[in-house]
Amino acid sequence: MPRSAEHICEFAGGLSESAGPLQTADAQAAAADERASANGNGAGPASAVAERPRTPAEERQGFPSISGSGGVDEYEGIQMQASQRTSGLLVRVRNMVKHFNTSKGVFKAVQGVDVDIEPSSICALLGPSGSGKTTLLRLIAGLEGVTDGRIYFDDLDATDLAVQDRQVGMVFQSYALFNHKTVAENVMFGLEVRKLDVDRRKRVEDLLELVQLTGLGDRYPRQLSGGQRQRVALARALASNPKLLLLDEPFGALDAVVRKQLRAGLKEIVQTVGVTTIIVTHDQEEAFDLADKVVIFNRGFIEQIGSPTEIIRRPATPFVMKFVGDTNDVPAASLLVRRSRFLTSKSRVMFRPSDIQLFTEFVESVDGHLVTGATVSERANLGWTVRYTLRFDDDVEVEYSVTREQADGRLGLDIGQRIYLYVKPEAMMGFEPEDIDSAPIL
Ligand SMILES: Nc1ncnc2c1ncn2[C@@H]1O[C@H](COP(=O)(O)OP(=O)(O)OP(=O)(O)O)[C@@H](O)[C@H]1O
Repeated sequence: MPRSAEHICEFAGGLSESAGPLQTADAQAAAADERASANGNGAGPASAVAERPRTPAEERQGFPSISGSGGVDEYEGIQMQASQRTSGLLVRVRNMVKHFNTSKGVFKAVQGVDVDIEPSSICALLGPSGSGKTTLLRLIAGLEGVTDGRIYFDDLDATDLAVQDRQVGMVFQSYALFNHKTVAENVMFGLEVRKLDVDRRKRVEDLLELVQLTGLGDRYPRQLSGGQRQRVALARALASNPKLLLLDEPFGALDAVVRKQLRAGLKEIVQTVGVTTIIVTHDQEEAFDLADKVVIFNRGFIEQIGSPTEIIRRPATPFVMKFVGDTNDVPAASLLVRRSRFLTSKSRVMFRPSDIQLFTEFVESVDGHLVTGATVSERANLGWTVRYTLRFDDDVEVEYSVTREQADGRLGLDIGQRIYLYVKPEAMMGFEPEDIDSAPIL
């Protein structure tokens, strides 16, 4: 294998978590690390870096806090070098299909997906486990071959392009850094993948500055916190000036505080660099905070594509309604639905708890729709919120949440208390249980 191809393979494999031919290269990289450690070479040329246990504060360190509170050092914004800016790709996925042959038959992981990701935007792929998010990301990266469909990068049909020709940077959940290489060498490795004509030392310095790790180039990955290691992985992925950045649960292994810090840093970096970014995440808050466009997957299909606001305010399908945010789910024949005059041919109806209007005094109707009486049957104290269970006279129950402050004040309800509810019909959505099924399709 020519040296450059071997490097590409090692690079892609080193960043790949899942099974397949690339895993061999991943295993090789891990074995190389182990050999280096066993030979006492782990510290490498920069072994002068003092090794000491990291403090809890360092362990938690993500990006320095923007507000300056809680972070280790002050966030000073990103000093961008012109050479670090790129023009992101327009990514168009057309009728994408991916089937896997398994011992149980053909598994339909992606079933005819169309999506456009605008240049320099951030797109989040969100959905339940096994819905096809990572498979689509790997198809775009070229780590999987398509069963059917096309992928375009700007006007180029990239469907059959080799991984190394796609100008794609990748960061996965497991850090996949080379433990026997220093931070700077790890970032440099990203540069070697594509033979760019640049001052490499300067470029590495710039990238470390970009991810706020200036001065840590001589350290080894084991001397960094989890958040810092992911920042190295990000710098390495950006080293070759990719036009597309693919992130698969990049913060999945980190705690909530570090995740939030990294998220803020990532958003600023990718917007500043201008790289088109696709991120797979389980974390809805992360998706809605980061992304210009959110794609909701279920069972290999796309349920909805939209801005975070569109997805939250106008869920297109019962699945999205249920998946994003809290819902109450009641029979279509229940008292509440009938009195609200919501008409549906479906057997069940859902609505958001936040769409409940609650009265503690008797009210006959709101906007011409009858109000429904119920009794407070349970109270659950959930930290900052209090969740009440309200039971109608037909024994159908719904949940209603208020802040702890509200529950202790004006909106405090007693168990057994009679209350009156109204939900406007426009806030209701009819559905069948199979509409919200997320079991993968074999
Ligand atoms: N190489 C493979 N062979 C067989 N089945 C596969 C293969 N890769 C993925 N799958 C299956 O395809 C489905 C989609 O997987 P994928 O990893 O894309 O889901 P996901 O939405 O990213 O899930 P998660 O959030 O759990 O990572 C899963 O049920 C998975 O088991």
